[in-house]
Amino acid sequence: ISGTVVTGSGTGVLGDSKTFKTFSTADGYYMFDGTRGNGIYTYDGRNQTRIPGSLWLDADNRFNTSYDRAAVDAHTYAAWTYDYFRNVHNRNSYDNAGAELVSTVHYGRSYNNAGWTGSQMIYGDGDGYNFRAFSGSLDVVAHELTHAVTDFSADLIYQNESGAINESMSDIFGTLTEYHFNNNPDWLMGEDIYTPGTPGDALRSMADPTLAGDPDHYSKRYTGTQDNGGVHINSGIGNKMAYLLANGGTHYGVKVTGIGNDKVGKVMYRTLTQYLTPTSNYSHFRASAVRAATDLYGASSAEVASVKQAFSAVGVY
Ligand SMILES: O=C(NO)[C@]12CC[C@H](CC1)C2
Ligand SMILES: [Ca+2]
Ligand SMILES: [Ca+2]
Ligand SMILES: [Zn+2]
Repeated sequence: ISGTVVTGSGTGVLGDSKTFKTFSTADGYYMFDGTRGNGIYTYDGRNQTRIPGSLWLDADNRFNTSYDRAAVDAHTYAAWTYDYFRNVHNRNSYDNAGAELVSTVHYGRSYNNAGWTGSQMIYGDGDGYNFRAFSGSLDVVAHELTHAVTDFSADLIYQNESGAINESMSDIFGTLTEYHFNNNPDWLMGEDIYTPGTPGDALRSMADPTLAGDPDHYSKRYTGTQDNGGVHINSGIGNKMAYLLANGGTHYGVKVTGIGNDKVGKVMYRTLTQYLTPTSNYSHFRASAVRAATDLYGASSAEVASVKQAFSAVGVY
């Protein structure tokens, strides 16, 4: 259909105001952003599980009803995450060829999860107690889109150690995106949508994975079969490593000199897109990160030394 790119405005899940690109047509205003890659499309799942559902259409380009909120954030945060990978890592969408970013909100009924289906993002509304609408958290949106980046690069198999690294990469870039936009940034995951009645808690902490019962050292890794072999559990090892690499600290007696968020982003992005493979384990993750840091900063650089320290601090060699 023919139309023009315009700017819409609305209210997000947390009640905050934001603007985003929409498409003005004879039918009304669609949540289609034609300014990024091959487009960003946000759909209404209408509390069913048929995807993608119907492209979000609004009569007046103002998105301020409670039902609109999940769509406002899915659409806006998809654009912000697109901008993060484009402007910071020179990657044009998850396939580096401008792939359309498709999101469905109001997926299912009180669905307490979000995900990357292999071709689009889906966001549940949450049950209102354990979670609220999942697109309301920038780190979650960037977490999901990073799964797509991973699938189109290292393609880490989603089980056991490769799956834990897959998950950790999503938490790492979810957090780095949150810092990039200075969106109440922290090293917590999902704090904006987790237990709306309880302030200050989160789904996971990268600074201290043990708060969620996850390991912060390789010697404490989960070796069972739950959670695809602990992909959301052993991600704590990579998360703690990244936290230490960015911020520094002493962990189990090992001192790490921090290199800052931006350099962690560069090292992790190069590790993910140039060196990791589908079957990489944590030991190969260390070797890959050392190679990436060596490429970027030189073999005798402080950055390479810090990468080695960070992996040693979580018991990975
Ligand atoms: O880790 C995840 N998926 O692999 C989460 C769990 C809560 C947020 C939505 C989906 C992140
Ligand atoms: Ca409206
Ligand atoms: Ca966060
Ligand atoms: Zn994930």
